Amino acid sequence: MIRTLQISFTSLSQTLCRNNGSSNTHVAGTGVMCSNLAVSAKTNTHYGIKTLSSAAVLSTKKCVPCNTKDLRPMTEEAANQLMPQVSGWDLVNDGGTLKLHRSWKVKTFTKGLEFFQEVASVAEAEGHHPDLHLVGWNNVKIDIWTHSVGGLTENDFILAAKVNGLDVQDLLSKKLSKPAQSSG
Ligand SMILES: C[C@H](O)[C@H](O)[C@H]1CNC2=NC(N)=NC(=O)C2=N1
Repeated sequence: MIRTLQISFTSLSQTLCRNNGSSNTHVAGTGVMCSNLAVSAKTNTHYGIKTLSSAAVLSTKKCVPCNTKDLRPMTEEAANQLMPQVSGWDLVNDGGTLKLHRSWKVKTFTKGLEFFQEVASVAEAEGHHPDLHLVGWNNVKIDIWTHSVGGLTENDFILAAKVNGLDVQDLLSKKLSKPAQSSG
């Protein structure tokens, strides 16, 4: 029964996506992503079907092992195209190495370590690890890049999107941090 339902949902999505000229359809676990689908920016729905934002899709993905054959660093242009999916993060060029960078103010030194622990759990689950900095007792800075290729891969954006999805508001200083959760 479920299988039948799933097939009918997928074919429905493909029909809907074909109708607006989208080239391909990715039926995510809980939503429909049609590439080039013009969804209303506000409600993110199309023909009444709730679609996942591209940031949400990114955070549902899984990192690949960094020693995967043929893994190459992406171009700055490709990285810039992905930046809207990792709100709050900046693209930095550190001596020729592209990285994702974000900083937060935490309430206390120990809450900074708690923040690191939350990030570490995601990193260990993904087998992909950030560079963590806790400076001046309450300034958390995270850099993410793929060391094995000396630049950025999709892994880095997946990790950044997952960090954005962490519920760490209680660790952050109210007055001085940008909202931790991305809107996307
Ligand atoms: C074999 C395994 O993929 C490597 O040890 C992983 C571990 N975590 C990693 N994290 C990051 N950011 N870059 C890497 O190249 C990397 N390599």
